[in-house]
Amino acid sequence: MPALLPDCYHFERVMVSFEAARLAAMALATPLDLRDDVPLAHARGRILAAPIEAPRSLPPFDQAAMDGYAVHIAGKGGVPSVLPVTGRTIAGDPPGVLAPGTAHRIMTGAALPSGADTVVMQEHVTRRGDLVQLGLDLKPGAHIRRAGEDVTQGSVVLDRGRIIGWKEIALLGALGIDTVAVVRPLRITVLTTGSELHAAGTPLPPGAIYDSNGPMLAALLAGPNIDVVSLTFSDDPAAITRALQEIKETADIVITSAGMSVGEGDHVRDAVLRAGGELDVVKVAMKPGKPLAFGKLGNACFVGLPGNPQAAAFAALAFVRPMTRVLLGQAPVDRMTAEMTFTFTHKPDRTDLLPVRLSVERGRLIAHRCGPDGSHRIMTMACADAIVIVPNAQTAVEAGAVLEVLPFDQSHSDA
Ligand SMILES: Nc1nc2c(c(=O)[nH]1)N[C@H]1C(S)=C(S)[C@@H](COP(=O)(O)OP(=O)(O)OC[C@H]3O[C@@H](n4cnc5c(N)ncnc54)[C@H](O)[C@@H]3O)O[C@H]1N2
Ligand code: MOO
Repeated sequence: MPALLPDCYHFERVMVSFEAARLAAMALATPLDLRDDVPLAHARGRILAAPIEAPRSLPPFDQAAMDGYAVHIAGKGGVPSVLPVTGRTIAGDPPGVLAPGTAHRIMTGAALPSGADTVVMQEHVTRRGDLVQLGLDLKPGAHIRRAGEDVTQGSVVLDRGRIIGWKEIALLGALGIDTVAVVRPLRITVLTTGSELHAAGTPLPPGAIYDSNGPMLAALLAGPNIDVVSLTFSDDPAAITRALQEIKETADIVITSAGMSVGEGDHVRDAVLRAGGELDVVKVAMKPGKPLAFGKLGNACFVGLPGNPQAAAFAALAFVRPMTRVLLGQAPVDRMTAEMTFTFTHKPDRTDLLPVRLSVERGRLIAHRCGPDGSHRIMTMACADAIVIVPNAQTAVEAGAVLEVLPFDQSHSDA
């Protein structure tokens, strides 16, 4: 989609479909490919910037899986049932040697002595002084963890793009890796605009409101791989333009909230153009969130969100979250669907995003409508945990219809 030029700019006429806007948002984002080296202790939640090849095998050596006695029984048609105990290895000792015709005391995790091929559990023997009497049903090769049976040296154990969680930390720790190359955190600057906005904790003059979009967007987007800086400006075009000029030098994504509509205090799209940016999308056929813009501001991606809280949040979920995944080099999240429990009709040629509560019933994901309607309503949003996307082609939704849902939290896949 070519960038719109300022001199052919008709904000009120240029409207794209929700799906076209989704594609345009993704096309704006290209993977950052910048990395940091972090100690393993600080790697939780970060994204691997390069695949990990095992520097050693796991287990690193043949070892006992049980406390007992190491013996050699292969090819002998059985061993004498009573053997002298001639050696002892506990976990951490260097590997010993099994003297022929003897048993070697061994503990779980200890290196198998050379010459041994079986570990007999101590519960299955009778110990008398320096002699041990073995039971009858000996299983050759039993109770040995073989070197490399879990991980082979040189194999790729974790792919690039993997989020490092507790199990990845276990694997890296076992391999002795203390520093990992991870993707550099994404830098998002959220600029809330509006002369009515005041910060929580400060006195509120008549006609003013507290800024909830700033804290909301920071909380919605920030994570182990995303740093968010929040700023607030009144509806002052020159100040917003100057701020955008500065922010574009340091941010990977610049997000504005409000000032996107046609009111006299709505200056954000003009400010983006004056700050040297270009806009690919200026209006989307969706509700809420119609006054929405995307484009480039220097090297940064620009997203102009509408001011109404539901419109800002839902557009951030639908467009900004997927963009952050592309920038961080992560695969897109598979689209999820749920079964509707309500009926709904809307205007043709418009996509609706509805707040819903999800539940799992008899193994199926079910979406329950949350209300009352109104993109200014924060309480309705607070009662929901997902949005359902009612596509423009579907003017009437019947109960039982299966539609795409975007959960507010994606803990299994979040960057
Ligand atoms: N004549 C028209 N008026 C409006 C249209 C339209 O097409 N024609 N669109 C409506 C829709 S839809 C939306 S959404 C809003 C979007 O407006 P803006 O992006 O210009 O935002 P504002 O007008 O500045 O604010 C809208 C609303 O949101 C509140 N707000 C703004 N910032 C915050 C914040 N940080 N925290 C909490 N609440 C915020 C603001 O006070 C307003 O109530 O325009 C409609 N109007
Ligand atoms: O985005 Mo506005 O809030 O569609 O209603």
